Amino acid sequence: MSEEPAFWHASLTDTCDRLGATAAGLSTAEATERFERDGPNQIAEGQRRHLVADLLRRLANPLVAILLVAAGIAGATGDLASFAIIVLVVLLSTALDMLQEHRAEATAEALKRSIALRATVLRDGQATDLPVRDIVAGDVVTLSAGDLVPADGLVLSANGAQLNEAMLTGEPYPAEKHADPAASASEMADAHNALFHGTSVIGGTATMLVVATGQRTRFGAIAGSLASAQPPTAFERGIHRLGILILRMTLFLVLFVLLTHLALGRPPLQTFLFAMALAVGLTPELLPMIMTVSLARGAQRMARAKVVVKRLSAIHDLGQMDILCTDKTGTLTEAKIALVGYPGIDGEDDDRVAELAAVNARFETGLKSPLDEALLHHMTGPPMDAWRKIDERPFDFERRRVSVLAENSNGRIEIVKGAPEALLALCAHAQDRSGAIVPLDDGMRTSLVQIEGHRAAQGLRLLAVAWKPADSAERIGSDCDDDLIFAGYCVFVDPPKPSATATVARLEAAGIRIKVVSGDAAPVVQHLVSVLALPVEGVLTGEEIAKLNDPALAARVDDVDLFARVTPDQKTRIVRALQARGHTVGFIGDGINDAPAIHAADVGVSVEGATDVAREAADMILLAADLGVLAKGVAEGRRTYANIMKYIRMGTSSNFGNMLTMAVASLWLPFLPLTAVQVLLNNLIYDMSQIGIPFDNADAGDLARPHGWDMPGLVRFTAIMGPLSSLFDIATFFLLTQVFHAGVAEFRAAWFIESMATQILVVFIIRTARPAWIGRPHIVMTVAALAGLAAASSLVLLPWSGILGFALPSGAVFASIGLLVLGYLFSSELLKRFALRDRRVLPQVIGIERQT
Ligand SMILES: Nc1ncnc2c1ncn2[C@@H]1O[C@H](COP(=O)(O)OP(=O)(O)OP(=O)(O)O)[C@@H](O)[C@H]1O
Ligand SMILES: [Mg+2]
Repeated sequence: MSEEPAFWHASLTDTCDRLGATAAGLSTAEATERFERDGPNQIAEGQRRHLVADLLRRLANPLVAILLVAAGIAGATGDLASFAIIVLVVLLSTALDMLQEHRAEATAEALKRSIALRATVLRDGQATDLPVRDIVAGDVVTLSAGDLVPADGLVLSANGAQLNEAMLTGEPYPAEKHADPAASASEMADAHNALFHGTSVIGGTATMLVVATGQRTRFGAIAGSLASAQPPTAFERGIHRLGILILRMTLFLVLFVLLTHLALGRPPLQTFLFAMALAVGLTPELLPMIMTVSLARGAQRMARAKVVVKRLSAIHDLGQMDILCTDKTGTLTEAKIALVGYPGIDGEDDDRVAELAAVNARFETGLKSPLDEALLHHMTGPPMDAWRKIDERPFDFERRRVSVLAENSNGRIEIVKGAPEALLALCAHAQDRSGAIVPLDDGMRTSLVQIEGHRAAQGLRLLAVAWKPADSAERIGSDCDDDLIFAGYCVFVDPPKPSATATVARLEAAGIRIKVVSGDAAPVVQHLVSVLALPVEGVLTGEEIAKLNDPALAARVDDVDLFARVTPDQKTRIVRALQARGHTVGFIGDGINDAPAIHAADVGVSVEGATDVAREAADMILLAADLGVLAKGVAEGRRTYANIMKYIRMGTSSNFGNMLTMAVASLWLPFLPLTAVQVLLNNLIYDMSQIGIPFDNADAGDLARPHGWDMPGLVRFTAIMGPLSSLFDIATFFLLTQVFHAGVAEFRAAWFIESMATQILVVFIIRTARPAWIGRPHIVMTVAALAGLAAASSLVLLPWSGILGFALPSGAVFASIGLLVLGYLFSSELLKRFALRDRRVLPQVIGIERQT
C-alpha cells in the first residue's frame, strides 16, 4: 500500500475517471457490483475464528493435550475402553464449550448490528440512508457535524468543514477541509482535500467522493493495532487473578497426588491419568465461556429492556456503576423546544430579533440544534426569503456561538447568536426598538443581565443575538466577532420531563448518584432540577472548573452534583476526577460535545437518535431517550453479575473442597478414589448441569446496590464452603471403607454419586443469600441441574456401569449417601449466612481494586 502515491495527490477529475464516478453518485446496480467485488465497508474486528481452527486451538491446551497423549498410551497398553471414553469426553466438553461461546458471540454480534451506523449516500441520484457497511468506492456521501467519516475519500465540496482527526494523526486541533485541486502533502494531517475513515465532523458540512473502503482505508491499515485497545475492566482483572490462583493451586495438588501415589507404589500410568484428569477438572478453563455466555444472555435481556450493549464487558461496569453523569436535554427535559419570546433591549418582544436569529439559524450548516429548529419553526415566510447567505462560521462548543454573513436589500451584515454572557462581552453597542444604535453602557449592561437572569431563573433557555455591518466582506475571518451591536434575546422553553423525578429516585435508591453535567447556564439547570425535585447539591460552573487543576477538581466533585456551562473537555475532566475518587462512572449524552466524556467514562451511554460520534463512543445505546430504560438496564446488568458470581462461587468452593478431599484421599485410601475416566465424566456432567445458571433470577439484595469484584468476600466464601464439602466427602470415604467395607468399584460408584449430588444440588442453596426455600430458582436452571443429577445416576445404575468401572452400591449405601447429601445441603444452608454475609462493596474498596 505504501508504494502507491497517496490518494489525495491525485486531482478530483483524475480520481473520478479512475473510479468511474461522478459527483452525482453511483447507480444501485453499479454499487451492487462493486460491493460484490470489494466486499463490505467494515474493518474486521480481530480475526474471525474459524470453527475448526478454534477446536484445534482448544485441544492444543497443554492439559488436554497431555491427557489425550496419556489416554493414547493407556489405549496402546490394552486399556481401549479408557482411551475411547477419555477421547469422547474431552471432545464432547470441548465442543460444548465452543458451541456455547460461538452462539453467545453471534447473539451479541446481531444485537450490535441492529444499531449499526448509517450514512447519507447518493444512489441513483437520490440521497439515501444506508448502513455504512454498504458504502463502496465511487459513492458520494454527504456529511455534517456529528457524523463519522465512513470511508476514505476526497472532498467534493465543503462548507466550514472541521474534522477531528486526533485518532489518526494525534492532532488535537480540528482540521479544516476544502475541495482543493490536489494536495502535495506527504502527511495525512496536511491533506486538506481528503477525509479519512474514523475521523469525525465537528462542524460544517462536506460532500465526499469515496476512494477506499473497509480494510483498504488508512484506519483499516492500523486498526489491528488499535483493536484490542480496550483495557480490561476491574471485574475481568479480578477473574484473571482468580484464574491464576486456581491454576497454581491445581499445579500444587497435581504434583502432590502424583508424588504420594508414586511413592506409595501405585500403578504409574493410572496415577498419571488420574492426576491429569484432576487437573482438567480443576482448571477454570470454562470461565471464559461462562462469562461470554452470561454476558451475551444479559445483553439479550437488556435489549428487551431497550438497552443495546456494544461492549459486553461494560455490563460489569454497569453493575458496579455508582455515579451517573447525565446531560440535560432529552434525559431530564422533553427536548421539545419552543421559542417563547424574543425581547429587545427594553425587554419587550421585538420581531427584528427573531428575524436575525432565524436567518442565522437558517444559514448555519453545522449541526442544527433544537434551538435552531425552534427558531425556524417560528419564523417562516417573506422576510426570511429576502435573505441571501454569503458565509458562515459554524457552531462549536468552545465558542458557543454561530456567525453568519448574509444580505438582503438593506445591505450585508454579520449575524451572531450564542451563549448570552459571552456574546454580551463582544458587544460595544446596542440597537433599540427604533433602530437607533446606542452605546452599550454599564447601566444598560446591568439591565440586560437582569432581563437574562429573570428568564433563566424561570428555567427558560436563552440565546443572545447581535450583528454588525459587513459591507463588502466575502468571508468571516476567524477573529472578527468583536465590536458587535447587541439586538436582543431569544427565549426558549424546554419542558421538564415529569417522569425523570421517579426515575432518578429509582436510580438513587439503587445506589447510583446522579450528577447533572450541562453546557447550559447555571440558573437554567438549577431551575430544572428544582422543578423535578432532584436530590442534587452544590453547583460548579465551567468558569470555576477552568481555575481548578485536576487534584483540586477531584477534591470538589464528590460534593457537587450540578455542573453548568461546561465545555466538552471539562465534561471529560469531571468524569476523570470522579474516577480518581474511586467511583465507577457512567456518562449519558447525545451530542458531539458529550462524546469524549462518554468515551472516558466506565460506562458510556448514548441514545438511538444521538449523533454518530456519541453513539460510536458509547458502550451501550438506549433505544428510548429515557433514564427509566437505563434503570432497567442496570438491574439486568446486576443480575448478570450476580449469576456470574454464582458460577464462580460454585466453582471455587467445590474446587477447593475437591482439592482438600483429594489430598486427604491420596494419603489415606489404598486406591484412587475415582479413575481418570470417572473424574472426566464427573467434570463433564457438572459443567452441563450449570448451563442454566445464566437464566436464573437474582436476589433483590443483589439488584439493590452496585457490586464490584470482591476478592476478600470470595476468599471468605471459599474458605467456609470448601472445607464443608470436603468434610462430607471424607465422611463418605469413612463410611464406605470403615462401615460398609465397600469394594473398589462399589466405592467409586457411591463416591461418584455423592460428589455429583453435593456439587450439583448446592447451587439451589448458594444461588441466594436468603433462605433457599423463599425465592424460586429459574426453571431452566432447575431442569439443567436435575438432568445432570439424573445423567450421573444413570451412569452408575444402568447396565453400562461396569464398562465405566462402577459396581451397583447396596441399598444401605444409597440410603446413607442420601442422608449425607441432605446433611451437606442443610449445613450449607446454615453456613451460607456467614459465607455470603454483607457483600456490600464500598466505593473505597472498588477504588483500591481499580488501582491494582
Ligand atoms: N445553535 C446554536 N446557536 C447558538 N448558540 C448555541 C447553539 N446551540 C447551543 N448554543 C449555545 O451553547 C450552549 C451549550 O450547548 P448545549 O446547551 O446544547 O450543551 P449541552 O452540554 O449539550 O447541554 P445539555 O445538557 O442541555 O444537553 C447553549 O447553552 C447555548 O448557549
Ligand atoms: Mg446535549
